[in-house]
Amino acid sequence: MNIDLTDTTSGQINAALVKARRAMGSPAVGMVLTLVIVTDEGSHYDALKAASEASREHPSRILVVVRRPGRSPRDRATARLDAEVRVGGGTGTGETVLLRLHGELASHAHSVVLPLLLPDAPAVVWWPADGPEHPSKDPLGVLAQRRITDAAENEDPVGALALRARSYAPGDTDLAWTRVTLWRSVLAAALDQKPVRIDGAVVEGEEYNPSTELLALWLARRLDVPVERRVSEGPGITAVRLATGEGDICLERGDGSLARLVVPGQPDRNVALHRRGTAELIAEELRRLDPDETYAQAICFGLDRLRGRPAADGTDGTDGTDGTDTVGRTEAGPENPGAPGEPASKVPDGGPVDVPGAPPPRLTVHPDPETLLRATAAGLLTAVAEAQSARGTASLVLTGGRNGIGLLAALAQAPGRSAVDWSRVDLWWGDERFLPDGDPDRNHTQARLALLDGLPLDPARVHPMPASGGPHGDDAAAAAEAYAAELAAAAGGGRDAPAVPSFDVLLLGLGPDTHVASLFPEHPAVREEGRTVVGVTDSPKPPPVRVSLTLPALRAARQVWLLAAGEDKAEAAAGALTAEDPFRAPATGARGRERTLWILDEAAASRLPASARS
Ligand SMILES: O=C1O[C@H](COP(=O)(O)O)[C@@H](O)[C@H](O)[C@H]1O
Repeated sequence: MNIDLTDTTSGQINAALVKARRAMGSPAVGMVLTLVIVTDEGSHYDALKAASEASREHPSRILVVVRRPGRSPRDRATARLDAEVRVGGGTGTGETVLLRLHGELASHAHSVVLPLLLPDAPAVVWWPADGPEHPSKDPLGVLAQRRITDAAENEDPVGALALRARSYAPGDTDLAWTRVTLWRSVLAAALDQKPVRIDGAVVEGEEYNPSTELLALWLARRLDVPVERRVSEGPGITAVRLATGEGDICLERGDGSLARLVVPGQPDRNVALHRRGTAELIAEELRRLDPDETYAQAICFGLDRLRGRPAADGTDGTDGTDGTDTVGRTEAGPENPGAPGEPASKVPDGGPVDVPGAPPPRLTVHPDPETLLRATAAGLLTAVAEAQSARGTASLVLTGGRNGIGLLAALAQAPGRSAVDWSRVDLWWGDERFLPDGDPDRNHTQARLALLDGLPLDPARVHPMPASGGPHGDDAAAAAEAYAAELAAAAGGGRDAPAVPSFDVLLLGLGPDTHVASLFPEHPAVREEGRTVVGVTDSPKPPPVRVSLTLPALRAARQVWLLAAGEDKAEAAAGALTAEDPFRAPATGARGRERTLWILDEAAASRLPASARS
């Protein structure tokens, strides 16, 4: 539904949002954040399109701020606010408000935006083109937990990095850095597999490409070696070469899509390393709202070196005569703060629903989401290594969502990830958004990007749920049946064999409505006892068609780890941890045979009854 308001106020816009929600019959959608986009008339369409796509993963209120100060003194002296309110339709479950601030009002955007922020939800500000000099001091920036700029869109992209370094404050990030994530994860995994001394590195990429600079800075800091920056034709970053005594480790991408990884003594491998669109980058940024220490270290480390770099003045992009620029050797301290120690475990009072044979859940509360993910990643590596030493292999069930994918990203950075033999890990999924293969909203696609593409997995052991448009077409029930058959075959396949393997660790994210996997409150799928996998065709959270393991399948796991971080999960955590009926609160029915761990951060634990935390 669209409502156009001319010469309006923030109060009238809020009223229009409520009216539109009612008209759509969806007054209480669980929106997780407010995304404020500061843009101009010419660019707002693309930015909004990318944000709307990203908000399918993170249902958001999107506020687009277009400033129109006016040219003539008369225009500049007037102040007027026009707004277009859109709910539903192309905005998915989210809502969008396009704000046009005319005249004097253009310099008071914060006073218009503040009353429109979702209460009790984080806010993110994104400047798709010209970010302010000090994002954290900008009047809109101060309203946000996270501030996203894009050096690549600046007239002097490398100079913009120097500016970002000078004004850095926790919560700042830049899409030039987000574009480097996949390179970093593939390189980190290669370095883990081949723990050799690196003597030097070369990073090759297009001229004036800030992502290439950031990758060079990250390597220089991480490896403590001189890093040479070479200019290539692009597109973007084209190669990284790490010199070792046994030959170079090379990651080369000529076409902006498929890369070749060469590690001495190992067979060459093709790695999917495509240049991602803005929607994917924004979705990645919205996944983590805590300060990005690694970005801070990389950008601040390079300040001096960046100063020596040419601006967009037609010079060759180097400080030498051979097309190269050496970034340098780090003075910095430890690269990794290391995994935090085992946090205190607590047992809730009594526990919720009784699942025969399953011990009651144990509760662990971490101070913040970053610590939660880092500690859980460390714990998961230990659990996998233990399973491998006990049984030779380990099986994990992955989940999607903010924490499910955040955990995989944390694993990609975890110092102990080489302790695991990844070729002996079986990967399954607890649920999937039933979309075409490679769709950015699929849990499988996101898992690949966050971690899996950088791991030496055995492809025969990776079991994504079927995608739509494949052999089962659009039939989610048939896809579920096929996955159930795959699980049964892996469990032995005989008549007396169990219906699903005995998963070592099954991961779940707690939805704000207490859903886990794609089992939503009061949905018949929660009551399913006979089947291990079901198709869900009317999911209240988009996309509507999904495939999910059922509660009996989840309960086949030795351990169930359920993650929840953030204030928007507080009510669900309190409700589900003390609930008695899984039909109303599915999370309460997800229990491991040996152990069920509820892993929360302080915000998610903030509404637990005192008895649960004592
Ligand atoms: O849609 C889904 O949501 C749950 C919870 O995700 P979160 O972002 O609220 O943590 C997730 O675990 C599931 O895999 C996913 O499909």
